Amino acid sequence: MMVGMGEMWTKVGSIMASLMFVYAMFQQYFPYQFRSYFTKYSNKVVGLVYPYIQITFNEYSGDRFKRSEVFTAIQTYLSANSSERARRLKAHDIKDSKSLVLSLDDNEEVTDDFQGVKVWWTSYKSVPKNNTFSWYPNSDEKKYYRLAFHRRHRDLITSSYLSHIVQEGKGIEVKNRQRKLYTNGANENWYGDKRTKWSHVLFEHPATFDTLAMDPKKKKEIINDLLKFKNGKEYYAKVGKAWKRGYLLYGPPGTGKSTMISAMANFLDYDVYDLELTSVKDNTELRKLLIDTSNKSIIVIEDIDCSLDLTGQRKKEKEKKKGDEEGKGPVPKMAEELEDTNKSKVTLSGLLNFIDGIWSACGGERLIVFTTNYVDKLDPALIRRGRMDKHIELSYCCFESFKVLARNYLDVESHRLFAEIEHLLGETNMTPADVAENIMPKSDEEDADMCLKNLVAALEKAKEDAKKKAEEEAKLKAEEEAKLKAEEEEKLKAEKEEKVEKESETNSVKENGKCTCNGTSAKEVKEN
Ligand SMILES: Nc1ncnc2c1ncn2[C@@H]1O[C@H](COP(=O)(O)OP(=O)(O)OP(=O)(O)O)[C@@H](O)[C@H]1O
Repeated sequence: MMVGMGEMWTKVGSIMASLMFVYAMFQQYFPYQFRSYFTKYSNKVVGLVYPYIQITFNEYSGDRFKRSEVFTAIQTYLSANSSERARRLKAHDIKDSKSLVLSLDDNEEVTDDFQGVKVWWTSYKSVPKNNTFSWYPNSDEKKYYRLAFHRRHRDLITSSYLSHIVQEGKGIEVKNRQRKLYTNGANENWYGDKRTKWSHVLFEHPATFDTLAMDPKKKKEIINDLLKFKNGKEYYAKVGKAWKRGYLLYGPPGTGKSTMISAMANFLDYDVYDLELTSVKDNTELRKLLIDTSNKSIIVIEDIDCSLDLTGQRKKEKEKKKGDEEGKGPVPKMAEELEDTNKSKVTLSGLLNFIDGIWSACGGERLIVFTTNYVDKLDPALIRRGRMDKHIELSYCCFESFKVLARNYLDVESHRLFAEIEHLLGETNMTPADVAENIMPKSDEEDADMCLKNLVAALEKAKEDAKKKAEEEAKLKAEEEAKLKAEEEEKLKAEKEEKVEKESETNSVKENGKCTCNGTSAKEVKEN
């Protein structure tokens, strides 16, 4: 028996070797055109006797920049359902790195059952021949899944099985979803994939609307607005608007603009794309970045006034026009401006297109958020309603905001010092960031009472400082005004003197004139 098996394996081995030899000769010596004909007709012949149908699902199909959602859903579905049967698996960590998911390794096959029908799934990865070894995935790699099934089940598979997998896969994705924080500002693309300029880390900011310190009425209004947006798919379709909304957050530094974005992302369960405009080469790259963002996301441009000299560009254009009109040519650029232009060629119109041009509708459910400390510096075109639909001012800490911070940091709902703090907050400007810093216990010995006393002291000091500053400013202003007044008086005096001098000169000329009319000068008249 053992001898029989041995012989059989030897025969199988030699058949395989002969087939491989024939295949190698075929690859080497058959001209390319013949080879494609051969493949085509051999597939037809095989089709007559081979009753299986194959469907391929590429990772990137059609759109070179966008990963196929079907591919991702299949990957998730197979990871969840078929990984027990596969022999070669890949492990990934999910949900705070606390659990692992297993997925099919490359070039591995598994089977699946659907309503008693058996199908085969194989994962493939094709690497280009000139690929150099690297630990990172190559952008030219092609990954795909191939599904094979008997042709008599064609209808069942194409009509029911495929939609079943996509639905299941998407359901599991939602359950396992880890939100991500993307940036285009990283020097190196962490995953070495040239298809996208975005790199990401897990988004784990803990801010929520509960912990955000702001006027409760304003907060409620924002929450309602976000909810309306999130559930507004049909509404946006009905009114013929792209499913997106612009928010402008403005206010002094430390008033919670970034914190609010995190709270929004956590509330809506969206990814965050932190767009660093100064790293974007030009408008085309900006458009590519936009196309490459996913649905259910917040695209953030922080400190929009500093990101690009957008208002300046418009001003420069105006200046150029003015210069041209006056025949002087464009106004010369400052060195700083020239440097700016070298860094990024994104223009105001490029940015406006990004927000509401035709490309901005290439996906749905996106919030675009701008933040700025100086709302007056922005070009009105950039923030007009329709582009930035909701303008939210984040301001200095009010008493309501303080109560949220006291609850967050000290677990205190009321305290004897609250009245004093309310009074001081009414008189002094202090950002929530500073209030939070003052009431945060610095050691285990510091209790709520001590922390609140610290805040009272800080507020009193801030009040005193503000008073001194105001007095100094008033003094400076008075000095400036006095100086201006003195200068004005000096000027008036000088003008008066000049006038008197001119008048006396004119009079003397007149006198001279009178006397010279009969040929005798005034001097001569006097002498005579
Ligand atoms: N409204 C707020 N509610 C809760 N915490 C806040 C609030 N504002 C500020 N903070 C605290 O202060 C820190 C700084 O706030 P944040 O970065 O959100 O301010 P910002 O307005 O975005 O500032 P910048 O304009 O400098 O970027 C935060 O980490 C947070 O702890």
